[in-house]
Amino acid sequence: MTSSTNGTYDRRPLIAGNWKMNLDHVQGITLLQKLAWTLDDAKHDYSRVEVAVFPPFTDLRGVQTLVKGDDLDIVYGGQDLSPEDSGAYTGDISGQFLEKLGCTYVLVGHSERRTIHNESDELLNRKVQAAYRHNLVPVLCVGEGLEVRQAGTHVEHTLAQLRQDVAGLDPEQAGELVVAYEPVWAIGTGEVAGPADAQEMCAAIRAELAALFDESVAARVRLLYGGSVKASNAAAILKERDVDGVLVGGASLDVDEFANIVRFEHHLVTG
Ligand SMILES: O=C[C@H](O)COP(=O)(O)O
Repeated sequence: MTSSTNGTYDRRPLIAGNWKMNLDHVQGITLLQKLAWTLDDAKHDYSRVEVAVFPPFTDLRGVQTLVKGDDLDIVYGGQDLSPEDSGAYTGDISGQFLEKLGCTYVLVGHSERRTIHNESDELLNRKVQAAYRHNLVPVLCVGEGLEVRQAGTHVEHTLAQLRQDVAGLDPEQAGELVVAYEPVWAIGTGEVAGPADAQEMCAAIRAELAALFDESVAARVRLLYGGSVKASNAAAILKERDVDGVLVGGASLDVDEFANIVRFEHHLVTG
């Protein structure tokens, strides 16, 4: 499979479901339990393809209990974190709380945080640093809006976000990073960037990481595509050389659809 290896480093594909502000803690547990059963029935090999979910904060304790209790291989993360560790920050969630809840990952800079909450790259850089302080792997989201895409400056725009958001990381930290390219015009719209668009940007991100850090860092970082991913288009996107996974919004709320995305290798063989 082209997306899982570059010859030296094995980049295990990551299929991540971002539930956004959907599913209360009861619904979240029900969906996760069904997902685990569906993948078990399909004999999913988690060592080949990693599966992560990003539930709302209020679901995380239940998710932790289920994952631990049933010894699931599914991992999970928060949808955001505070740049601070503790204090008078009403409504914010510290990375140390996410770590305590067993989170592996945390989303940083999702376009809905950048646009609805006006999060700046300076703030996102502090959130990336906070994630590492608490042993969380940041899934850093970058990408352009429609106007930028139409102006043809999408690569430059996205790399500028990346540079600011990862400033100050050491190579070891940078090598663990996951970067999700999410063209804002393709999120929740049904519009999907083509596999070639996803590859163009992921290759540019990898080259930028090589320039900022070194080739071995760039070769280790997993790059995801996000934006209207479904079972019907996932395999073609994941076949691209520099695309190592997908960040799925809407389709992650449908167990069968999401399980079919997780099993994209099967579609590559049979589809
Ligand atoms: O985090 C996920 C992305 O925003 C994509 O969402 P979507 O699959 O609903 O377009």
